[in-house]
Amino acid sequence: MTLAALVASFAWVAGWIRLPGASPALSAARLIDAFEGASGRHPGFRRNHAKGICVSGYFDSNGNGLALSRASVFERGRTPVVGRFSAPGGNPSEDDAFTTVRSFALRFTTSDGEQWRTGMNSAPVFAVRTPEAVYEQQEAMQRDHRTGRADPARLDAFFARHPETGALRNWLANHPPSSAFYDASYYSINAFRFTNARGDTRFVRWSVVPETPYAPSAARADVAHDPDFLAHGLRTRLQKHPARWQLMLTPADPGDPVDDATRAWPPERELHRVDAGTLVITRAQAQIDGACRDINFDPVVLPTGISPSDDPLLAARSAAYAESFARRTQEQARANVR
Ligand code: HEM
Repeated sequence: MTLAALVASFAWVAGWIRLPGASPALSAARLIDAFEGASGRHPGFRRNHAKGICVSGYFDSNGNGLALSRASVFERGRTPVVGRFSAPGGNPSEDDAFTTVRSFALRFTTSDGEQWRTGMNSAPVFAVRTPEAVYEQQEAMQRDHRTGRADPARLDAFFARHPETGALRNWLANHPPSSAFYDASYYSINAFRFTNARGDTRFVRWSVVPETPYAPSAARADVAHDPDFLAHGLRTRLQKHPARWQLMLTPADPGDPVDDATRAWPPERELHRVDAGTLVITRAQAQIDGACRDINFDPVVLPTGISPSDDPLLAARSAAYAESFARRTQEQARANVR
């Protein structure tokens, strides 16, 4: 991570920077308050993606990624990973049948001490382009104190004000949720700047593509009666075999949007994607005491050779995850001294 990006994200966390166009100043604390308003407060849990399961394994790099980035994780060899599968939303007891998106966070730690942290979703685009719109969306999802539910009319009005949300909604309408955590593809969505050893720079979005063929969740018999079928399915699968994905790096062409997470790149870009190696997940652990619990999968913690793009979501994600991390770890600490 560059020093400038680090300083900018810390400044944003502290609420020192007024976001362009946001009035009054949108701070990480206000954003996280809005997430709490939409999902209720669940002390000790992540304020978004609250329900999840820790995993670990390794990445076997084949060396091809070095064409795009000089990051040591792309040198041929093995790097350990700690990760977490989850679903968006702040309710840690949500029934898996109600979740349409799956998520996968990873932390790669190379032997030279560098880290690459990423949080990916199973849809290739995000609902909105800016942190202000994320805030507005959470406001539209605030629960009514009497009914305990959001008002669908407020959400419809939000969608009408934000036609860019149509890309994600269309994608979801045409791609039923996967039957498992291990048969989904996951996407970085945000673009990042990759620099190789020659100093060549390209913008890249990455994805992980599963070895297990995708099947829709409707194909599973246990979905209807097991609200935790995703975690249970993963544990059962890992008792038999590890789960594998290929890590794909897709470079942008000049003119492709690299600061707008609502816009996909043309499908032809996938013809030039680089297969950087195999991600293997071998073990799952409950999040209450697993290795992922105290990790903040901050997407701007990046190794030398990868840096953030100008996508406005990235600095906001970094700041909001830090605020969520601070709240949940303080609550855990208080619970432990009681
Ligand atoms: C401004 C936009 C966003 C905000 C405010 C936001 C907010 C959050 C928060 C508060 C958390 C919990 C962090 C923690 O306590 O550790 C979280 C987790 C997560 N977010 Fe976001 N998010 C945003 C955009 C995105 C995007 C674009 C993606 C997909 C590329 C994404 C994927 C994830 C994933 C996978 C996790 C779970 C990480 C884990 O397992 O710890 N988020 N998000």
